[in-house]
Amino acid sequence: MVPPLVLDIDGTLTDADGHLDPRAFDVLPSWDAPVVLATGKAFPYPVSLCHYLGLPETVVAENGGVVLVEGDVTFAGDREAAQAAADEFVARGGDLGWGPADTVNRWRETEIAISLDADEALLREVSAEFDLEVVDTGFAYHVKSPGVEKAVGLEHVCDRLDYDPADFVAIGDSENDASTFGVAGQSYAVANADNVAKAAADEVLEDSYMDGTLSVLRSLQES
Ligand SMILES: O=C(O)COP(=O)(O)O
Ligand SMILES: [Mg+2]
Repeated sequence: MVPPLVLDIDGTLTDADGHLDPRAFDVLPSWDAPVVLATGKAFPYPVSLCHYLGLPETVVAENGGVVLVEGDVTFAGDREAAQAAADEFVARGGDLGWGPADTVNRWRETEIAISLDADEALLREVSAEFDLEVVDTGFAYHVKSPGVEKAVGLEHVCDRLDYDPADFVAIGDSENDASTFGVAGQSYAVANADNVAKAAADEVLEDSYMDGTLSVLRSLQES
């Protein structure tokens, strides 16, 4: 019996550019236990990925801000405060960095994401004035409400699916995965992970990106 999984997306199921590794399709659709996609991406992204993988839509999006399980959506986090902080950041000369269409934030409901090209010091200064925190995922800065975490979302999923977070194997790559690593029964940081994720994980993998993730999934299938 394979264990349930809680998987980060960017840096964990992707390559360094954030492109999905097609080997996800070799292993996840037939995984014989719940698979929770837990990501900093806006809600539609993990929902789409579940759809195209043929998995039930069990999703923790926006770093825990949006949770979808068994057809019910719940929200946490103050999008208006994050928007106000982003507006103030722009008013002081900052640039969110996504261009006019801003598909990164267009459907984002509980926080705001900003390009890594942005002025980090200014962003942190403004966010602190709004009592918000900045999380660096290695793919974007996220301005979010404190206390909104992937692990809180996973706990909600577990309540609904009648699992315990300790039943789960977690794999991730950045500081927004540390909370999940703290509640999962077994946690792995891929080799490309940041220092926060590496310190929080039970094990740091030898391989990066999907090579690392697949090494765990294959060994779980064999055990
Ligand atoms: O959206 C991001 O910045 C990172 O997303 P991730 O949590 O799937 O790595
Ligand atoms: Mg990641």
